[in-house]
Amino acid sequence: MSRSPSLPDRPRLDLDPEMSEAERLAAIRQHYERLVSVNDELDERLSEATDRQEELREEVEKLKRRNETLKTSSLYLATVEELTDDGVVIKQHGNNQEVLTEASPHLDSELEAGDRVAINDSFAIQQILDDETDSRAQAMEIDDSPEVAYEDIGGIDDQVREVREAVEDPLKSPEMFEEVGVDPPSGVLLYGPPGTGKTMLAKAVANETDATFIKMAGSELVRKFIGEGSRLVRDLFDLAAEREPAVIFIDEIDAVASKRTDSKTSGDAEVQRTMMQLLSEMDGFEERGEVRIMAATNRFDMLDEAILRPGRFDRLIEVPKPDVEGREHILRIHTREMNVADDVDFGEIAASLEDYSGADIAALATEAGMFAIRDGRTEIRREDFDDAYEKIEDADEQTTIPGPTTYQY
Ligand SMILES: Nc1ncnc2c1ncn2[C@@H]1O[C@H](COP(=O)(O)OP(=O)(O)OP(=O)(O)O)[C@@H](O)[C@H]1O
Repeated sequence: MSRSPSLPDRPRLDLDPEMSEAERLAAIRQHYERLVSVNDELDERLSEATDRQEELREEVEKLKRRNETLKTSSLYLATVEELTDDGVVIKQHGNNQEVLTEASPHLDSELEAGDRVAINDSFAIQQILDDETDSRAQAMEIDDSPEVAYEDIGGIDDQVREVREAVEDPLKSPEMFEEVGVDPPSGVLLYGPPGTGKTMLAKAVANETDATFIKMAGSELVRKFIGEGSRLVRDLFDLAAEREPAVIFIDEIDAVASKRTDSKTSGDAEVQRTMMQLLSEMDGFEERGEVRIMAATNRFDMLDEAILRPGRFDRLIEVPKPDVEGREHILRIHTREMNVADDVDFGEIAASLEDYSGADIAALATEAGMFAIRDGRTEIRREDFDDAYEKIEDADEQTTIPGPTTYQY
C-alpha cells in the first residue's frame, strides 16, 4: 500500500517586538495568506481521500455482491483440458461436454490442465478446487501417464499379449471390433499370487494407450459409513468418464466381491451394497466411452461368481509366478541400470530363486546393490547376490520382512 504524501508544514507567525506597526501588519497578512493556501491544500487532499474512499466502498460492494452470487448460485464441476490462446477448454462433469471458456482474471495465471474447477451457468471458471475439496482423489491413485512400459515386465509374455488384446486393442481401434461384430471383453480380471506384475500390467496398458490410470484398492471401498462405498464406486466410474480414455484398476477386488457369507452383520450388508453398485456400474458401462476396467485379486477362490458373469469381468487372466527363464528376464530388467560385474551369471542365479515372485526378484536386486555399497564398491558382484539371497531367506524365516511368498489361491 502506498503511503500518503506528508501534510504541509503548519505556517508560523514570527513577530519581532522591534518591528514597526506597518511591518507587523504586513507579516500578519503574509501569515494569513499562507494559512489560506495550506487550508486550500488540505481541502484538496480531503476531497481526494473522500473520492478514494468512495471508490473503495464501491469495490467492496462489488466484491460482496460477487461473493454472494458465488455463495448462492450453484456452480458446476469441470476439468480443465487445455489452455489455449483463445481461452480455456474445459470438460463438464456429468455430460462430458467440452466447452471453450474463460476464467476470472484473478485465476488466469494459476490454471493448469487437469485442474478440477467450479464453473457458473455461463461456463466461466469461478474457482479452482484444491485436492482437499476433491475427496475422491484421496481414495484413488490417479496417474495421467504411468511410466511402466511392456519392456519393464518380465516372464509373463502371454499375459501381456492377452491384456493387450483385451484392453489395448479396443481402446486403440474400437472400429475393428465393430466391423468384425464382436464385443470387446467388458472387464479383465488378473489373478495370481502377490507381486507378480498385475498392477504393472494395468499401468503399462494405460501408458501404451495414453489413458489415465485410475487405481482404487478394494479395501478402500470397504468404508465405515453406509453408502460411502457405493458413492466411491460411482465416483470412480464418473471420474473415469471425465478423464477418458482411462483404465480403471481395482486392486484386491475380493475385499468387496467375496462369496456371500451367511453372517448378517451390518458391515457385510454394506459390502454387499458396494458390490451391487459395482455390478450396476459395470452393467451400464457400454455408454461410458473409452474406459476399460481391470481388477486384480490374490484370492480368486473367494470371488462371488456374480462378478464373473458375461458383461462384467468376463476375461480372466492368470498371472503366475515366473518360471526360471522368466526369473532371469526379470533379474535382467531390475539390474538394467545397475553396474553389475560381467562374470555374474543371471541364469544361474535365476535357477536358485525357486518360488520367487517378480517383486521378490526386484527386492533381491536392490539388496545386492546395497551389499556392494556397504562394501565400498561401485560394482555389484556375484557374492552380493548370494548375500542378498541369504538375507532375504533369513528374513523370510523370521518373517520380519516379506521374503518369497508361497501362496495358495
Ligand atoms: N513380471 C514382473 N516383471 C518385472 N518386475 C516385476 C514383475 N512382477 C513384479 N515386479 C516388481 O514388483 C513390483 C510389484 O509388482 P506389482 O505391484 O505389479 O505386483 P502385483 O501382482 O500387482 O502385486 P499385488 O497383488 O501385491 O498388488 C513391481 O513394481 C516390480 O518392481
